[in-house]
Amino acid sequence: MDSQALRSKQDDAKLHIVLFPWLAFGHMIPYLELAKLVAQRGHHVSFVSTPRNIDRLPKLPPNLTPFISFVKIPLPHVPNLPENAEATTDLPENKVPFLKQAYNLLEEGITGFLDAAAPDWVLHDFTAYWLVPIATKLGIACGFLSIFTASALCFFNPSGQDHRTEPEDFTVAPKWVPFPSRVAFRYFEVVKIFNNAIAGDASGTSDMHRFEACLRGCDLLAVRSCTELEPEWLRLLEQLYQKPVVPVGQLPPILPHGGDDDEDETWLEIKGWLDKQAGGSVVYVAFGSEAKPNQTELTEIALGLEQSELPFFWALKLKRGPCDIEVIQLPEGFEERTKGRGVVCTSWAPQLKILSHPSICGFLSHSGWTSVVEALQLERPLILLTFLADQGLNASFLREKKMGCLIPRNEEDGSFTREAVARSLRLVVVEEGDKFYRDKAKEMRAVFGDRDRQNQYVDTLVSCLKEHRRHVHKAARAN
Ligand SMILES: C[C@@H]1O[C@H](OP(=O)(O)OP(=O)(O)OC[C@H]2O[C@@H](n3ccc(=O)[nH]c3=O)[C@H](O)[C@@H]2O)[C@H](O)[C@H](O)[C@H]1O
Repeated sequence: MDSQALRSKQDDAKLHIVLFPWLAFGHMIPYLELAKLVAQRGHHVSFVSTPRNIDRLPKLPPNLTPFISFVKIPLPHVPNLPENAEATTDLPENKVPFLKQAYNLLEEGITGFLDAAAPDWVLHDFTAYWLVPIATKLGIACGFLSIFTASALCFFNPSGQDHRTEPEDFTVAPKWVPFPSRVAFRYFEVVKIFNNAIAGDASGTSDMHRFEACLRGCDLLAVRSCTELEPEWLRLLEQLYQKPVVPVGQLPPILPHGGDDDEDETWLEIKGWLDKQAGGSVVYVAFGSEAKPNQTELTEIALGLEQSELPFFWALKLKRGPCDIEVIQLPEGFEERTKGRGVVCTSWAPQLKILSHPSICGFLSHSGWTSVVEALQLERPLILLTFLADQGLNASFLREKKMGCLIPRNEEDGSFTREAVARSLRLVVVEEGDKFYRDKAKEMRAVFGDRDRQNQYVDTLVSCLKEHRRHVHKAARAN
């Protein structure tokens, strides 16, 4: 077979790609969206996680099951990790470092799988910074699939010698950002995450180190982003790390359609209440799969919702797993006083179906990027209240792009008032004078909800993965 024929045969050969997300639903859900898009193109995907996480993922469309294999690797137990805790949603924030310790012990299981499966690529998350040398030794190309924005990734240190040592250093744009930007944490946001994310956590390392090791070690950086939203940050990322940076699109989930309602009792009950509300009248309130307000925050949010006099549906996390002993409760009489106008759901809420309902007029969100994507593909304007992780960077980016209204807070301690909550909600969803956020949300649907554009991003990613595979095969033949 001549080289031309061999090359076209290789090009047509389908890829086998392993996806290995961090143990958080805000990561696993977008990874699964990419798995579906790659599978739609006939390529095979092995989605690796722990048994309970895989069992809790949304069901696949039947036509994709031949292309996506779920690989369950039992999570090794480590001291202080609560029983059955396999995702960040299952345990209090202060125990997440033990989940990261256990995640590191998945190394043996995934190495064995990669050695046996010999895939073309493994695309991993920021927590698997230790995977690069293993994949390289096995001759498997390794990519960092970031569900964080390019603007958030640029915040990390390309040189590895971080001059930033104090929380204040993280409240301004880093010196390597050559254009004017206010993408940075607020002081209270840095203080909340400083130990785990920057100084180092119980697992012996810090998220900052994990990110920088991935950014420097990977063969290719695939970013859940798009040039329509942050071209300047994607270009900067490529300059900083001198490697291919491939935006994969925002990975908006396929929106539910009528037939999805039949068997889901929880959704049918929620839908029954939403159907009774006026169109475009209800504020959806949710802070992701991890964030849980403290008692003071919970009280101010609740009384702010009450003062706003707006209908609301609140997906409220009262506990992060069975071992969470920090009790928080709604203010005395709140549910009675708001009965009929508001609902509080303390179990897992079908967020995408709720956001898709025509009664929803806005989203009070924590700025978790997966929720941001889901809201903006549906033109839901954003009111933002951050809690942890990269949410502060996301919120400052959204403010800079005028895509979200941040509830005013004390910069030092992050405190806010019920009046500020009520005022921000009414400003965004009611005030005629300020349709700005509603108009912006309509404009952003074109960026976040354009499926043709999303498909183009995935086609480009697949071409890059094939191109790199050709180089690896050529190198292997040369040896
Ligand atoms: C990416 C990163 O990972 C984390 O994700 P987290 O779960 O907090 O929030 P989302 O990214 O919105 O992801 C949450 C995902 O869970 C879904 N969901 C959540 C709760 C519920 O009751 N029902 C649902 O369907 C929601 O629809 C979304 O798909 C951190 O925030 C981080 O800041 C964020 O940028």
